[in-house]
Amino acid sequence: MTATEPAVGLRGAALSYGPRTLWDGLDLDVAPGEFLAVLGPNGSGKTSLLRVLLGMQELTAGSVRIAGEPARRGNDRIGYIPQQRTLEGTVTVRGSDLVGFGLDGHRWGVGWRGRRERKQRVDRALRAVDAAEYARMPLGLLSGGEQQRVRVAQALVGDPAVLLCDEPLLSLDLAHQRKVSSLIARQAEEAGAAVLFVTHEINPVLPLVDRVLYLVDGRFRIGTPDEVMNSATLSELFRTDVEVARVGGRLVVAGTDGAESHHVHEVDA
Ligand SMILES: Nc1ncnc2c1ncn2[C@@H]1O[C@H](COP(=O)(O)OP(=O)(O)OP(=O)(O)O)[C@@H](O)[C@H]1O
Repeated sequence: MTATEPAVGLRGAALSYGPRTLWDGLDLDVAPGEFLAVLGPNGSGKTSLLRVLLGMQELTAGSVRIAGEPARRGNDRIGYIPQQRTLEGTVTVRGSDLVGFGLDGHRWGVGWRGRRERKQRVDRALRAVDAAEYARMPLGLLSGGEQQRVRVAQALVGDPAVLLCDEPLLSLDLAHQRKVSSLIARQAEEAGAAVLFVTHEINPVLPLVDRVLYLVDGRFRIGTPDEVMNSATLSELFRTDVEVARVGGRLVVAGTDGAESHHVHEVDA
């Protein structure tokens, strides 16, 4: 990747499932170090966008590049925090194993020195999310939020150039929401990662957000939070009257007929 190359580049990108178009004509460059919030109602195609970047889903039209190369599966430049799904109690993979998968494809697995360095990195990543004690525990025995912290460690352990986060704060308590948000922000600010952060609730990360991609029913808007998160733009996007107010530095969105009711459900009160 050169200095001028975007970390993520979509050109004329479209994704349809059968007759249903999730989005079309999407041109988006995400620069190294940029934090992009991806918003939109259920089913608007936010997770599908991340799957395209992961090389798990083909575009219907257009192109996608990651750090200057076509998107492909198993790209070790990408860290991915998937949408939370609680693992069954029968899952016996240990915390340190799951985090170690985040380094697969890297050179740390080779030789005793590599193995020692690999273990150090895994331990450091687990400590960063207060999950050191889960290193040897079967993941199925951990709570949803504890599992989530291990997934965050997995996504960050490989020092990714692109960090894809699918509702990463969902099951975390307030202290861990803050911790995980700041780890993600640090990966952007200090390591220059491009962050795509899918969320139903922008407020906990609003201070970190450079731009917003808002998807609604095949339409979308891209811009700074002020450019997108205002009554005129969201009313046009939702094709109904939407009121956006700033209250004490927080955004309150009303009038999207329940589709976006999450905006008034404050998780970071
Ligand atoms: N492989 C597939 N084949 C057909 N339809 C699919 C496929 N994957 C996703 N969809 C549909 O595409 C739509 C968008 O799904 P996606 O998971 O991207 O939405 P989302 O914006 O992430 O939603 P949510 O907020 O509920 O997580 C959904 O209606 C889903 O059923």
